Amino acid sequence: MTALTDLTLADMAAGLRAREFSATELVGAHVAAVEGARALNAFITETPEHAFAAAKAADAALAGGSAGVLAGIPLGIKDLFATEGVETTAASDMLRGFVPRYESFVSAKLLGAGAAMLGKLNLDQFAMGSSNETSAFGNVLSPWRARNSNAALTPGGSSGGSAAAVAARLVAAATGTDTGGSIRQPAAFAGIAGIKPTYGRCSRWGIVAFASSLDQAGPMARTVTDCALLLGVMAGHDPRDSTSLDVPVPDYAAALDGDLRGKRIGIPREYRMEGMDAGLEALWQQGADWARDAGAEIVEVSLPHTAQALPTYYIVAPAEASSNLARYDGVRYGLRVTPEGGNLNDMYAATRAAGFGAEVRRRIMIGTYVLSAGYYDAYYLQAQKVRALIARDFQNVFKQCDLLLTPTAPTSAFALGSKSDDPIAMYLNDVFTVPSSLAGLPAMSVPAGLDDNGLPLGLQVIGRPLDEAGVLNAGFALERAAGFAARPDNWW
Ligand SMILES: NC(=O)C[C@H](N)C(=O)O
Repeated sequence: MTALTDLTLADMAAGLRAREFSATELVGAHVAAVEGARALNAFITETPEHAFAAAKAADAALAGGSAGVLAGIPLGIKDLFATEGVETTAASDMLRGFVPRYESFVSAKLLGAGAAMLGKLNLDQFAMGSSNETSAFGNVLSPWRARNSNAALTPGGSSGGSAAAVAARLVAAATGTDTGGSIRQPAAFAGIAGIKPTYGRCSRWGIVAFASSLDQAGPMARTVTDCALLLGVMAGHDPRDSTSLDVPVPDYAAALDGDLRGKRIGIPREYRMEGMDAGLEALWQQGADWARDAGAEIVEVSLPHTAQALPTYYIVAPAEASSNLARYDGVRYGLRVTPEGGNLNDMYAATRAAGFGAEVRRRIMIGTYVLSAGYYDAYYLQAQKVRALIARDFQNVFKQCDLLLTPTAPTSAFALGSKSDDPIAMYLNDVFTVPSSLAGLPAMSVPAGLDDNGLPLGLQVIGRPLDEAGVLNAGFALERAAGFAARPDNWW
């Protein structure tokens, strides 16, 4: 029999309803898996007592026929979502010990549907990073190892704990957030699926803010169907987030059939970057062939401002971060450092110097610089204009096609430490993910194959605003054709 931890979320839900196992058994198997995999450092806080309490409630609800969609499903929550009564750190010393008195909209929806929270997952500090190495709680290890080397690999970031926990089967699925690729790049590195919905689809209420015009929550799971099930629960209007969209949420999972007839899928020429790994380029082509086999028409398209997306993102995101992170002043949240004999300003400075990690400080400085008088016009305003051009590129392209297909990240998972001293090399991870972030579009990563060293590679599908259903269905078709069955070894 398949181990309980190997089941997909959809199969767990079906097995629970068929009384093949109880929610308490299901949660117990996952709690044991979490304990056995602490070497991965995927969790910042484990909450087995919460999970078992939810399992007990789920078993009662299942017996009484009143169970929610996610009753008894073991989930991990990225430690950027405020969870009532459970420490929420954003992986920063600044918030160490912060226990929110409220639950984020998204985690409240998941828990309200019966999910069992196993704990809070590690991430890059304040979601700034692509490797999980900026966490104040130590890096996460990828559960994958390359065939040709024993080097420890990063799980990607910033939702690296989420990706590692899902890939290592410690949870059925996890929440992620994505500002410039934080769901999609780690999903690609870990051989799992993840979707960043349209900006506004999921409420940001109760999510620690990084760059408010870009931040979006989304699900990460081992299959596209599981992502669809979760997104259906996470999405929805919330008046407490002024950018939350008041539009109906379709039944994403029910609509999945992998039939792409009548769909035109664009291959953006500018994403074919110089020096792209031959294996990745071949997989991209393969993905186009799979989509064609599923009935789609493939067309070559152009997004002329693609090359400007990365520099634009790395102005806009730090600018917003510098503003959002001004609230960590030692007065209201978490850490407070009071130098002896110092005044209020000394307290601010000492707190912020001690509480923020190096990458966060870098972004605050860049953000403050590009917003400062004299530089605002040259950098921030200019970046906003270029952002509008990038969004216009997508509007034009979606007159010629319904969806876009690209690689998710330029490489497979890289070795720990190999890019941590080189911010530009780290930022380059986001080259294929930031354009759709800047345009606010839904985009997902689907595990599509392995590179020469046996490491996962993902393909990205980008859609029109609010067309998560179309993105998921194309992802479903690719997933089915790819038949991705590789899994990380239990080497940790
Ligand atoms: N937050 C994200 O989406 C990750 C991105 N690499 C960043 O550091 O900004």
